[in-house]
Amino acid sequence: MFRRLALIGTGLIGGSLALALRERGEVGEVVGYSRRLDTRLAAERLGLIDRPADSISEAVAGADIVFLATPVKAMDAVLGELATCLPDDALVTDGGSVKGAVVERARAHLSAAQLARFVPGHPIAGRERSGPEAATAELYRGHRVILTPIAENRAEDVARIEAMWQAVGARVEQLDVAHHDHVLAATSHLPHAAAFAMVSSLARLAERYEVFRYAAGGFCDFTRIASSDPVMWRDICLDNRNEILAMLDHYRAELDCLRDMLESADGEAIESYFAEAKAVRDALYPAAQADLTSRPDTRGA
Ligand SMILES: NC(=O)C1=CN([C@@H]2O[C@H](COP(=O)(O)OP(=O)(O)OC[C@H]3O[C@@H](n4cnc5c(N)ncnc54)[C@H](O)[C@@H]3O)[C@@H](O)[C@H]2O)C=CC1
Ligand SMILES: O=C(O)C(=O)Cc1ccc(O)cc1
Repeated sequence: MFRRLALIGTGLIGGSLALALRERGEVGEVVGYSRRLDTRLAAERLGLIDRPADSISEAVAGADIVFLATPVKAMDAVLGELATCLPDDALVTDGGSVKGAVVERARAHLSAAQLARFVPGHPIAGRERSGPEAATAELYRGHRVILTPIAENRAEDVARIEAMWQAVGARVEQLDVAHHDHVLAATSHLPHAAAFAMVSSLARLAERYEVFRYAAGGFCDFTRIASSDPVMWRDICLDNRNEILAMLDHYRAELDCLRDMLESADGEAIESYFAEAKAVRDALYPAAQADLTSRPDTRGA
């Protein structure tokens, strides 16, 4: 499918794509660049890449596909550098969790011809661990990948990126850039923000050791994602700030509503509030995920 993949960011998301494409024989060679030398060397040692490069220009030389898998704010400098060295025939895509800000960065740095060959994307697959050691060839199997093509893209380039993700077992869909950021603020960014806040609130309790000692499964389910990478999530929060602020306000209103019911010890209201939430989750979540047949109801995204 591709002659040479240039991976910019050789951590969980980039490393997993490289591993999966290599395992399936979909790419001839993978060259990886990450900011830190030890990450590049770890990626080589773990078999994610064939060889490390010492710069972005070295990584992309001779590449026909470039995958950007750094935290979203780092893509500013990466795209700036890429504009000076991208081969004419190379396609570029990314795995960033926010799309509006990444597209803005691409528009700011790339020439018109380069921009046309940049197809933004976002795999809805990942975990709370990061770095090359966390990469697996199966990460994307049975998961959705959202592409957010821009007006400048050619249909055949979008189709090639779609085929790349399908080759690693993903189900590809398309959303408008702004709509992606609106929906993902609800489904991914709010839960992560809430998990970080929940753990922070418990960590400030005097009895915090006991809280963690006697934690039940529900605590783990709700807070696993608070172990996610702080730099990555700082960038996501800042890049999708307005959408996340709106979702936080919406969520806070529900917490206030629950608090009022509890304060007035209104058992009937609490029960019907919980029953409504349970009914919605029981019905909607499995139905909305039914096309992803390999996915059980509960596990990491
Ligand atoms: N972790 C997750 O579950 C998911 C993450 N994403 C997105 O994928 C992207 C990568 O995330 P992960 O792979 O989890 O992170 P990671 O921390 O595992 O890997 C990021 C890599 O980027 C490198 N890097 C950082 N700044 C750089 C720079 N200026 N130039 C070159 N390399 C640089 C780091 O050295 C590291 O190797 C992020 O944009 C994130 O929002 C998308 C879906 C899921
Ligand atoms: O660890 C989890 O459960 C996740 O939700 C991973 C994740 C993190 C960021 C994304 O943009 C998409 C998926």
